[in-house]
Amino acid sequence: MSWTNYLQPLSKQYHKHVPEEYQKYVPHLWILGAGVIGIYVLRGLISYFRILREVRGLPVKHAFLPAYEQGLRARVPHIPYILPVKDFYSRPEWDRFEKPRSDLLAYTVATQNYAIYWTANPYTAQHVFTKTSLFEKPVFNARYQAAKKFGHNIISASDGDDHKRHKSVVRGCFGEDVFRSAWEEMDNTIEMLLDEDKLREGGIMEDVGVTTIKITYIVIGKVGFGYDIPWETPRSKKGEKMGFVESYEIVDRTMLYQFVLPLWIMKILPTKELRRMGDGRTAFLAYCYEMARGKRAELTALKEAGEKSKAPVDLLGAMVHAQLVAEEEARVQHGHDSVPNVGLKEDEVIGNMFIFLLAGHETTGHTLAFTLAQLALHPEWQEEVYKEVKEVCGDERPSYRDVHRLPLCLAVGLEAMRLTDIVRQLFKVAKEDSMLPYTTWNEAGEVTHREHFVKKGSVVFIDTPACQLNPFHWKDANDFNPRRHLSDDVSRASLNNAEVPFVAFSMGPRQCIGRRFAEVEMICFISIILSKYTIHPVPIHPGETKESMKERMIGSALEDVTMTPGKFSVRFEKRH
Ligand code: HEM
Repeated sequence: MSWTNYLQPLSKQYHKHVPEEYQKYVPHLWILGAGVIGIYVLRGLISYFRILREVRGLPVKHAFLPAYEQGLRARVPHIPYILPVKDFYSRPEWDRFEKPRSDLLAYTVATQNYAIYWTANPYTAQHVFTKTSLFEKPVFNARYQAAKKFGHNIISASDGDDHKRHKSVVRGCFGEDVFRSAWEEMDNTIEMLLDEDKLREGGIMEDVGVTTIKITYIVIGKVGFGYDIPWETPRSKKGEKMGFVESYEIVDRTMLYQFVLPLWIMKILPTKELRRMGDGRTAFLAYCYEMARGKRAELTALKEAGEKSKAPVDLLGAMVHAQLVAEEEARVQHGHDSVPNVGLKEDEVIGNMFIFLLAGHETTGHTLAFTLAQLALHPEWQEEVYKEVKEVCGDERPSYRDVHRLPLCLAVGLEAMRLTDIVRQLFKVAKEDSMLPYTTWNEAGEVTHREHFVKKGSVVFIDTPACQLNPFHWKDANDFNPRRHLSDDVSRASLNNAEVPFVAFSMGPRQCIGRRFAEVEMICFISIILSKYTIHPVPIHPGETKESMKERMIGSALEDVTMTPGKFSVRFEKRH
């Protein structure tokens, strides 16, 4: 009897509808199907055992599905071995490294055919960020692809030539004039805040996180696009053309939907509010193109009239200007008249503007909220900052000329970021096999430096919050001590007494290009507010302890696109 005969009963049972003359082939199809599945499972198993071998020697956790996506991991239930989110995410963040006594952890995920590593060592992070021959940004990842929705941009650009091309133009946006403009707009927006929130004579700032986002959103609106953004967004009536400010507000408010939904889906969505997302996007893009073309025409006309064009002080203008400069330089270099194919295409200019909106205000807004929370909980640091501002500015209002002379104001913002990291999950892919440095320690806290062999194709996650709270590198890591960011400070703690890499803005060629912009906003906000007011927590019941307030104001923050503060208020008290 042929071996396929054994399968005949199966075929008869399940394939009654197959014509009689083909019935004899059915067993072969069963075998083919089972073979394909078998090969798939076998390949999976071989790859799984290969990964197990690769991660040997490290504390390892196993998962069936990837349970690490930022924003999701804080929200979905922990299902052991299937979706073990708690293995990938702990609060306090250092805990998951503390228990296995290693600042490098390994993960196997059954549905992914590469090893995954997670580091909480700021020096390993620095190594991964800066060794560009060994590690690269995984721009194929969904989050970077989604960021292309409004045009290819610096964040979605691949390492190397593509990124250099974007950076050569985007860099031109962050000059001294733009920083000065960022300061001035922040200063104006503080005035707006004091009037609109009725804080001028002191009072309660409700829902701090929402308010600080509004502040930085207004600043980036003016410095980014040259628009005066009012405190309350004007709404167009039915049939009226939507204004820039309204479209800008809609795109900003619905950012996650903008990322995941194509325009045609938005247009057919069943509710009016959802359809407005699509209208907002269409209008916003149309305004951006109109503005970019207008700027280009204006700057070209100036040049043709023989007037020396100065870089504009808004980011869009500065980017168009930088693009024209890149084209001019290429013309000089290549000696021909046609517009050379250099710098950015028009849709890439718009894509980068969208990125400034995306990356440029939520991050800074949330940082300011956590800064206000820390200051309210640490009045002694408010006095230190006040002393610094008085020494530098006397009775004058702090201004951009003081920006380099207020280091403690900046340090306060950086320390709030260190304790509540904002962009929490950065990762790179290994381009080559290499050794990854890490440390382990024993019960007595004695440290051993080690290296782990990492294969090409592995993914290394930088756990930025855990790096910033690593007690082997930051002395009294959980204490709020802004002075540790000052170069002359002796309380800075590291294993080798050197400056600890600060990873909150990333490092290396892909580090945050808007860092100084954000820092200028922070220095301006902190110096002006603290020179006029003292900040106080608002207890939710009489006698609420400091610990409870800290938990409510800082511990309640939730991961979203960035670390988002929970709802809390602070009280402004006017200084006399
Ligand atoms: C506290 C505020 C901020 C924080 C914590 C922050 C953090 C970061 C981080 C961690 C990255 C690396 C992202 C990655 O590799 O996936 C990044 C990149 C970037 N940031 Fe920021 N950022 C801040 C403010 C800003 C501002 C104000 C702007 C612009 C106005 C900006 C523009 C950008 C851009 C364009 C990149 C991409 C750089 C590149 O790939 O070359 N950021 N930022």
